[in-house]
Amino acid sequence: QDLFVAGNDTTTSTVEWAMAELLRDPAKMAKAREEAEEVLGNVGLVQESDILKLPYLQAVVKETLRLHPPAPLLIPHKAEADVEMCGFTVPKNAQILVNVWAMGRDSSIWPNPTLFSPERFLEKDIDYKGRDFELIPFGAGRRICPGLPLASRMVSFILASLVYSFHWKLPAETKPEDLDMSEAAAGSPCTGPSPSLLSPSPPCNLVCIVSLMRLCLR
Ligand code: HEM
Repeated sequence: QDLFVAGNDTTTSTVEWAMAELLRDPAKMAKAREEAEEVLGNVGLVQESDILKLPYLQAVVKETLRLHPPAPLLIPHKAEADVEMCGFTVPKNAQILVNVWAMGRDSSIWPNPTLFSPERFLEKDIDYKGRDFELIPFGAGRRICPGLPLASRMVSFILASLVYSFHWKLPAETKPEDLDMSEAAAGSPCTGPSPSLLSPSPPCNLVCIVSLMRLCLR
């Protein structure tokens, strides 16, 4: 059950945020679709093996995880010993929360940080696999998310299928700026239909984190 919680909401919220960002920006939606059409042609359905051939789509996934990490504070960690860091001492046994949400919006790392721009990842060779510390939505090191390989495939595959198989646009009466992009709890806990397209949120995901903590404590 905990695996289900750890793997379910994280993945679906990433797909939902990606779709919301693309719907808000028809040019980026078109770019993702054109890439898929160009690379895949008229194959009917996307195959998992196609994912690596879609660099723009991969960039969309990275940009989504930068701006909307499903676990904004990762899972709480504990210092095993006193650690000196940037002039501060983190005492042994201190609980450490890594604010990846803030890191993703730090202007000293990311130019124009609140802008959804997958293009920034076409220019930079940065990945979320735990080696580039500016982008660690799955954590890093020994306790990095064990579901990363599965999640990475699932999110890319679902997103590619949605973009390739359907034409998406907002209803005529809805302007992009009307789309509610605020992060708020979407039902309880981490479930329930969202009134809008969007469901991920720090409060909701904190519930997931608590579930993950239970898993860790076993
Ligand atoms: C976009 C999707 C996902 C994201 C962003 C994500 C993120 C995370 C993060 C940040 C952690 C804590 C890492 C740390 O604190 O160092 C974690 C832990 C974990 N994740 Fe994921 N996850 C995702 C999908 C999945 C999937 C699909 C599964 C399994 C099917 C999964 C299973 C787990 C488990 C079992 C842990 C706890 C590991 C431990 O206690 O050491 N996750 N995940």
